[in-house]
Amino acid sequence: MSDSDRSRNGKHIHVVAGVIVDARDRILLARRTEGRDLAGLWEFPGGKVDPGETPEAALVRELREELGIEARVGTPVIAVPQQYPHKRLRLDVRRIDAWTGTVKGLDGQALVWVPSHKLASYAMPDADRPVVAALQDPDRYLITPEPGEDAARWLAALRAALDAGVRRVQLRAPAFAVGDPGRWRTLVERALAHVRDTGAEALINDDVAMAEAFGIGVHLRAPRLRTLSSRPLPKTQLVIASCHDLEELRLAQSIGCDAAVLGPVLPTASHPGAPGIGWERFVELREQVALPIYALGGMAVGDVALARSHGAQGIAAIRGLWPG
Ligand SMILES: Nc1nc2c([nH]c(=O)n2[C@H]2C[C@H](O)[C@@H](COP(=O)(O)OP(=O)(O)OP(=O)(O)O)O2)c(=O)[nH]1
Repeated sequence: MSDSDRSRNGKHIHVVAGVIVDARDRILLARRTEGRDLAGLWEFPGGKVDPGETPEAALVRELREELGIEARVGTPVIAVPQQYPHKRLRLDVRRIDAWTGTVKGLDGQALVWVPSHKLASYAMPDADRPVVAALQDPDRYLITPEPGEDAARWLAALRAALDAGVRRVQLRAPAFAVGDPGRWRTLVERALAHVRDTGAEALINDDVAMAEAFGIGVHLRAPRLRTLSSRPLPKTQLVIASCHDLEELRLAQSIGCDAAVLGPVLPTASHPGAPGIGWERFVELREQVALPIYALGGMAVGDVALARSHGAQGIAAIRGLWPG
């Protein structure tokens, strides 16, 4: 059976859930009650969309029935396609802009208000891991182009990207790094000053030793990922992996990567001739792991919402996020 055949198994359900935030910026989680699938796990309140119902109407109804509130549904956060052993669902998560009434667990479910940075410490279903990442982590992952001869210009462009709101950067310049490792190290040091200054996060392309030396994250190329059986850095330093198929995604998940980059999704100038896997295939792969995944290949800033609607953490790009 092919991966795509397997991914089509089981009934397909559309679930809507709400991110309800209180005045102290805490998010509401509900505990799934005994006797139901995934019992005991914490979830964002919501439920299945009934036939003929809009997702918004379904969410208003579910929150009224489960919590006793009248909610105003806001913008989409992410829609996560997820394959479970006996079902396949699309978890469509919306922000709740406002509500009236007092939140109560009308089904006998436990409720908890959680500060955003503590969400990851609650046991949740697989589909919720990408949701938590979407709420907390950057939706744009910049990959630097080669600096060429003009390092000052490269640094200025990096700074402009950071000033434009990019908060996660992979410092990548394989030709430059091989050509002059000493100069690359100096350039990385200077780049890191800008990254720290703007409160962003940096990862270095494929060089675990350099990541350790600078105390930053590492972005694993697929060939290196394939040699690993455990996470190469502590939890305090990011580990993201480049993946192209289900085997690599599963490996990235099993060694405890924080996220993966999957692509090319669309044709891209950096890989001329490669057609791209397309969004449908992206979804088929996305739903078989619980990792947050950035979509790579032909992506521009305007594609973040589209990427999120296919369950991506956001976009990863060189050209699409590099100024000028
Ligand atoms: N409401 C909600 N459901 C979630 C989340 N994450 C997640 O995997 N789910 C799954 C669990 C359920 O399979 C489905 C929601 O269906 P439901 O809660 O209305 O249905 P249910 O458990 O009564 O019925 P069943 O799925 O056990 O047949 O979505 C989440 O954050 N919120």
